[in-house]
Amino acid sequence: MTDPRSRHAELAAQINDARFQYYVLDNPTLTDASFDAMMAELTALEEAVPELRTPDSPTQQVGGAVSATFAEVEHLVPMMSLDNAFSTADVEHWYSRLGSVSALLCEVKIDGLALDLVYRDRRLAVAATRGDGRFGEDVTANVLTIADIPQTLPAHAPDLLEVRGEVFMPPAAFAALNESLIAAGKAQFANPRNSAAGSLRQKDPRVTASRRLRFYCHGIGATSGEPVATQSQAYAALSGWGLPISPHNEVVPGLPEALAYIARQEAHRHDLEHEMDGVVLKVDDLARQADLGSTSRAPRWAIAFKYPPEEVNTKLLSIEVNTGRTGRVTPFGVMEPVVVAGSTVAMATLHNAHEVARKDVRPGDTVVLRKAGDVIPEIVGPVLALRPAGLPAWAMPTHCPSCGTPLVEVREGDKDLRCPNTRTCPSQLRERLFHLASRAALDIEVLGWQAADALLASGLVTDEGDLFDLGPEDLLRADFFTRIDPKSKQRVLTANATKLLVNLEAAKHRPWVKFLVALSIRHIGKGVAPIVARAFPSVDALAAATVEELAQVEGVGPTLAASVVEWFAVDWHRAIVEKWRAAGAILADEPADAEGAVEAMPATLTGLTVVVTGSVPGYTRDGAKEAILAHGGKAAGSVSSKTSVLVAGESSGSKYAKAEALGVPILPAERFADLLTSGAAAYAGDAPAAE
Ligand SMILES: NC(=O)c1ccc[n+]([C@@H]2O[C@H](COP(=O)([O-])OP(=O)(O)OC[C@H]3O[C@@H](n4cnc5c(N)ncnc54)[C@H](O)[C@@H]3O)[C@@H](O)[C@H]2O)c1
Ligand SMILES: [Zn+2]
Repeated sequence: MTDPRSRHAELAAQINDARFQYYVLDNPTLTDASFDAMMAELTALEEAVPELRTPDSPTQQVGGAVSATFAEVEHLVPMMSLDNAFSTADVEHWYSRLGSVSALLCEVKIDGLALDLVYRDRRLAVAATRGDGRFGEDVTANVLTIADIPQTLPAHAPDLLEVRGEVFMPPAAFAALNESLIAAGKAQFANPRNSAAGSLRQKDPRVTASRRLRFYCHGIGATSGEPVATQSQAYAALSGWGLPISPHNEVVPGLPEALAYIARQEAHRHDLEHEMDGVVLKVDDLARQADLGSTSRAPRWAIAFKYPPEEVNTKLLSIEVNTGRTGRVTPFGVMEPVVVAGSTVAMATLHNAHEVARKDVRPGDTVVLRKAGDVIPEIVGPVLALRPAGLPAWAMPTHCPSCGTPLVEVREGDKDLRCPNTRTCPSQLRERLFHLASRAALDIEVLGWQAADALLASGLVTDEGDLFDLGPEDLLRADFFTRIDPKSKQRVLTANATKLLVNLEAAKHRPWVKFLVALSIRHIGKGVAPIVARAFPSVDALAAATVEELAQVEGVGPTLAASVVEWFAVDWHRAIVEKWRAAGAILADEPADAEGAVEAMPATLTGLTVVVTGSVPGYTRDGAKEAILAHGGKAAGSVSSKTSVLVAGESSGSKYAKAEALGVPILPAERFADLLTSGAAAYAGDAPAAE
C-alpha cells in the first residue's frame, strides 16, 4: 500500500495542476468526474489522517488563481466554493446537520464561471472573477460588453451593492462558436463552461463582446441596502433593480420537495438556456445562514448536488472500420468499456477519416467520451496532456475491410469513402439482408445478423435475390440451421430454420411499400417510401418512371429521383426484382389491397371529431381509430363540447353520459360504416333533445 502522506502529496499536486489548467488556462486536462474523484480521494485521506488537512491543502482552498494577464482585485466579501453531494444520502446527511430550517431555496447549478460585480453609487465599478476566493481578476472592461449585466442601477438601489452570479454561454451560442472556430482552423472549446470562461477572460474586450455571454445572479456580497430576511427576498430586490435572476429558482418547505426538485431538473438537464451540472440547495433564511457559517472553502448552509457525469475519460484501444449497407466505410473507436450517463460504452462512431483527423484521436490516446442522456455516445477528443510520446496518427484504410476492394469517394471530392463492390461485398450484403428483414421492410423475424451471416457464408444466398427460393433442403446444408436429432441421428432443421421458411413465405405477400423499403435504394427509407409507393403502385411502374416524373411527386426531391433511376439501371438490381417475382412475391398494390384502399378512401370526416366507446363490430379499437383518420376525421379519447359525434358500442358508461349531458350526437356502433361513407349525414337528426 502506498503511504498516505505521499499519496496525499501526489494527489494535491495533480489537483493543483488540474485547477491551473481549468481556471487559468480554460483548457482542462481532466473531466470534471475525474477531478471530483481525485478531490473525494483527497478528502477521504484527510478524514483518515487529519494532520494532512493543512491550510494549503486543495480541500481547504477555493480553487483558482489570478493570472498575470489581469489586474488583481480584492473582493469585499470572499467568494466561496460549494460542497458537493453525489447521492440522496449525501444530501440527507447535509440536511440533518442544519438544525431547524423552515425553507430551502432550490436553484439549478449553472455550468459557467463565477463573477463578482460591485456597484458603487449605482454604477458598475468593478467586475472580477472568483480567483482564489479573496482576490479575483479584474475583467470589468469585458463585462461591460455583456448585455444581461446592467451598467447602472435605478435610483432606489443601494449605494453599495456586491452581487455574485454565473456567466454562461447558451448551448446554441457554444455550438455556433465552435463551428466558427473550426472554420477558422482554430482549436474548439471542450464545453460551454470553458467557452464562457475563455470568452470572458480575454485581453481584448471586443472578443468578449462577440461571444453572446449571459449572466444570472446567485448570491450577495457586501451591501449598504436595507437588510432582508431571506435569500429569495434578496433576489426579488435584485430583480427589481434590473439584475437578472434565474427563472428556475424555487423555495420549498423541506427535504422531500428539494429531492423532488433535483429529480425534476434532471429530466430537463439539456432543455435549459444553459448547461447545468446539478442543483444547488441553500438555506433560505439569512439569519440561519449566518449561524451556520462557512469553512475556509464553502458555506455550510448550501450544497451542490451533482448529476452523474456525462463526460468520462477512457482509453481508445483501436480505431476499426465498418462497411455499411450502402457501402459507406465508417471508422469507429473501440474503447476500454466505461460507464457514462448510466450505460456502459465500448464503441462510438467517428463518422469518417476527416473527423478522425480533425479530432486528432489516435489509438492509445486517453479520450473524453461524452454521452448526454439518450444521445449516441461521442468521442469528444484526446487528452493531449496524457498522450504517450511518439504515438502515431491513425490512417484510413485504402481497401474495404470486408472484401478488399479499393475504396472510392462517395461523391467526387467527398470526405466519405465507400466500397464500390455493392453486389458481393459480404459486409454490405449482410447489412442489406438485415435491413430487408427489419420491421420497416419485410419483417422477417428470425433473419438477424447471425442468420444473414450463415446464409452468406454457406453460399445458400449470393445476394438478396436468392432469398425467396430457399427451401428446407437448402437450409439442411448449413450447420447454422440444423441440428442432429438424438433419436434418428438424422440432420434436421432447427425450429428457427422452420420459422425462417414460414416467415419468408409470409413476406412474399407484404404490401409493395414494404418491398420498396427492402430494396435498399439509397435515400428511400420508411419515411418517404409510402409517398413513392402511392405515386407508383408497382415495381414495374417505378422501374418505368423517369427522373422528371419522379421529381414531380410532392415529397420526392431530385436526389431521390435520380437515386431511383440509377438503381433500376443496374442489371443485378433488376435481376433481384425478377427473382423475387418468379418466387411468388407480388411487388404491386392490388386494388383491393388494404393499405391501398385506405389511401383511396373519401375524406368524409373532414372537420369532425369522433369519439368511440365500447366495441365496434368488425373493428379493433385501433382499427376504428385508423378508419376515422383515414377518412380525414380526428379520433379523440374523451367527450367534450368539441366532440362531433360519439360512436357508442354500449348504451351506458361515462362517455355516454357525458355525451348525453353535452348534447353530443350519439351513433350506435352498428352504424359506424354509415358514418365512414356519409359523414355527418349519418347522425344528423340523432342528436338527443338536450338543450
Ligand atoms: N476538469 C478539471 O480539471 C477541473 C478542475 C477544477 C475544477 N473543475 C470543476 O469545478 C468543480 C469545482 O469548482 P468550484 O470550486 O467552482 O465548485 P463548484 O463548481 O462545484 O461549485 C461552486 C460554484 O458553483 C457556481 N454556481 C453555479 N450555479 C450556482 C448557483 N445557483 N448558486 C451558487 N453557485 C452556483 C458558482 O460559480 C460557484 O463558485 C469541480 O467539481 C469540477 O466539476 C474541474
Ligand atoms: Zn467491400
